[in-house]
Amino acid sequence: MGGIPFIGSTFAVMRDPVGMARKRYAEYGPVAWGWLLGQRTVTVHGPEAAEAVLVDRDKAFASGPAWSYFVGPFFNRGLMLLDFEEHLHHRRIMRQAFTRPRLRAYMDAMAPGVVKGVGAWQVGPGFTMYDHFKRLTLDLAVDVFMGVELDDAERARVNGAFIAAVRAGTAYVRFPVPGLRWHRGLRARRVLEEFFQRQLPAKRRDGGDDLFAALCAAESDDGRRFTDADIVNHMIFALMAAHDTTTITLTSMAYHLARFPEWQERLRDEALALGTDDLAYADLDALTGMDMVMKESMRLVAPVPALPRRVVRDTSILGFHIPAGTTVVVPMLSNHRMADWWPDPDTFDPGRFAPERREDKVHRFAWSPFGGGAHRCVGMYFAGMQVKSIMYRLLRRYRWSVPDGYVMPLDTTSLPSPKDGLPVHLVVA
Ligand code: HEM
Repeated sequence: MGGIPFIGSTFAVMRDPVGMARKRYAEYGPVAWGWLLGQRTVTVHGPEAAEAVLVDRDKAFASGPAWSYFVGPFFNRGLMLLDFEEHLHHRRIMRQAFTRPRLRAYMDAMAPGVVKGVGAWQVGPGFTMYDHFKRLTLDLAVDVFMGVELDDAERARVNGAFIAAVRAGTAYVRFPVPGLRWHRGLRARRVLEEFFQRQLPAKRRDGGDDLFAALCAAESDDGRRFTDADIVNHMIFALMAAHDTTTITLTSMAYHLARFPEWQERLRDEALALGTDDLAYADLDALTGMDMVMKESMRLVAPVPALPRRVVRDTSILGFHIPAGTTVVVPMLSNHRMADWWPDPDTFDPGRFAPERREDKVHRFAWSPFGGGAHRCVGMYFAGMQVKSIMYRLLRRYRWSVPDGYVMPLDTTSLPSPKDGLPVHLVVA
C-alpha cells in the first residue's frame, strides 16, 4: 500500500495534491499509509482526524521533529519547531508581541507602507500580482517587524535569502550540493542570522513599536525573557511565516476577484462606502464581504498546504494504531476541498461563510488554514489585518482582470504559488 518505498506517491502528491487526496481517501478512508519525501507517512484526511492530531490530547504528536525534516536547518528553533513544555514557554512570551494594543500599533505602522507600495504599482497588462504582493508583504514585514530602513540592495538580499530558505524545505536532494536548493537554503540561513545579529544591540537599546522590539521586551508571567539567540531564531521564523502566507492569501483573493468581477465590484463598493483612505483597526469589522472572500480564497488555496507531525509515542487516530516514529501529515489544502464536508467544494462561493450559511460550522476543523491546537498560528489576526489593509487599498485604487478562461497554474511543490506570477490587466479604478 502507498506506492514504491521511499518515493511512493511523493511526485503525484506534489503535482496534484487534491486529486491524490481524493483518490486515497476513497480507497483507504481517513487514515492512509504511504511514503512521502523518503519517510513512512500516514496522511489523515478530513476534519475529525485533523482535530485528533492537532489537538493532541495525549501529547503524542510533535511538531518540531516533523517540521525540522522539511525546514529545520533553515528555520532552526522557530516557535513551530519547538514542542510541549519548551514550546509553551516560548509561545507565552511570543504572544506578548501580538496583544491587541500591539496589533493596533502594527496596523498604524503599516499604513504608510501600504499606501506607498500599492500607489507605486504600474498599471497595464501583464502586471504580475504575486511578485508585487511578495515584495510588498516583505517590505511591510521589514518595516513593521524590524522598524529599520533598508536600502534596495539589502532588501533584495534579505528577500532572496527568505525565498531560498523556504524553497529548500521541499528539495528532493536533501543534503548540500552546490547550486541545488538545500545548499542555497543553508547559505540563506547564514545571511539571515548575520543580518538579525547585526541589528540586535541597537534594538535592545532603543526599543520601539515593532515586533523585534516587542520580542526584546516580552516577558512571561513568571518574568522569563528571550535570549539573543532566541530572538534571532524567532525573528527569522516569524518573517518567513508572515510574508509568504499572506502573499499566497492575497494572490488567491486577487485571482478569484479577477475571475468573479461581481465580487470584485461588491468589495470595491464596500471599501468605497467606508469613505476613508486610511483603514483603521476599528474599521476591519465593517468589511464583511472582504472577510468572506478572504476565507473562501484561503479555503480554495490553503497557504500552508500540509501540517506534519512526528509520533513520539505509540498512539491511535480514530481507532487506527500508529506506532512511535511515524510521520503524520494533515493535508489542509485537500481537507478544505472534501465533498463530504463542503458542498461544491471546487466552486468559489464566498457566501458559504455568510452568517446565514456558515458552511464551515460543519466541523470546527473543516476550515483551518491557521491550524489548531497548541501550534495554532499566533499571527492569525496580524495576517487578517495586513491582507485586508492591502486589499482595501487595492480595491479603492485599481480594477484588475484576467482573460476569459484563465486558470491560475499553481506550483504545489512548495507553499502554493502561481507558476506564472498571476499576470492581470491592472487599470485605475
Ligand atoms: C494568511 C497568513 C497565515 C497563514 C495561513 C498561517 C498559517 C499557519 C499555520 C497553519 C500554522 C500552524 C502550523 C502547524 O501547526 O504545523 C502557523 C503557525 C505559526 N504562524 Fe502563521 N500563518 C499566517 C500568517 C502568520 C503571520 C503574519 C505570522 C507572524 C506575524 C505568523 C506566525 C506564525 C508562528 C510564529 C507560528 C508558530 C506557532 C506555534 O508553533 O506555536 N503566521 N501559521
